[in-house]
Amino acid sequence: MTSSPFPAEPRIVLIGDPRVRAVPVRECGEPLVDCRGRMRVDGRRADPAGHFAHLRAGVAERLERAEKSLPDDWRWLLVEGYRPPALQREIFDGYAATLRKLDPGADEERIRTAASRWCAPAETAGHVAGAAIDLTVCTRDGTEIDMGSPEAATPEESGGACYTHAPGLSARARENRALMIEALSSVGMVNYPTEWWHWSYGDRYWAWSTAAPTAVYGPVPEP
Ligand SMILES: C[C@@H](N)C(=O)N[C@H](C)C(=O)O
Repeated sequence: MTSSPFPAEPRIVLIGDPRVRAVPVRECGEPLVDCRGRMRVDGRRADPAGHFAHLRAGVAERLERAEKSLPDDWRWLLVEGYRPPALQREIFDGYAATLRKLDPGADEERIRTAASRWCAPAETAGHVAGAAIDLTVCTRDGTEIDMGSPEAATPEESGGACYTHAPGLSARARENRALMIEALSSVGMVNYPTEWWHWSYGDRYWAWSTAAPTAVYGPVPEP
């Protein structure tokens, strides 16, 4: 048997897992709201329509509450919220193609599983539901806080440091992640453990993680 260049972490349930896909959605109909003007929004993945800055109203409100429990000088830096389904598919397919080149002998099942360490298949993606946010933290003057890897770095690019509880992080980065985790967990949000910056509320991954009977936010077609 050949060893995989994409080692599995057996304690982590991936976002493409059949158990996550099987979670039913009871859509609550809450609107997407624009977070610009409410919180700091970073333009690095901005799209012309401004979809990236939108989140379900209840998620935006949770982030505002969580921000109050950060250290005094810290602010959220929102990078990407709502993502139209077509964009989600494009990102997933692009990453899967990268992994195929790294492991040309891998079967499609292995590639899909490995890809879902860093990108969700559109069916279960929290971003497509406006329920997930990629975010980091900066000081009031806009300086980004050290989180131990760049936001959105893949497992390959970051040598695994993107995993929220990765071994080998500096004490400072571990502490900074702990403060982020405490603030976001206190408002009921859940983290995707392969990405320290990815948090959600109300989507299928949230429902799976919290044993909620249903997700409350399902996919939203591009407005
Ligand atoms: C692509 C990456 N930044 C991301 O958003 N990953 C999560 C898991 C997703 O695609 O929902």
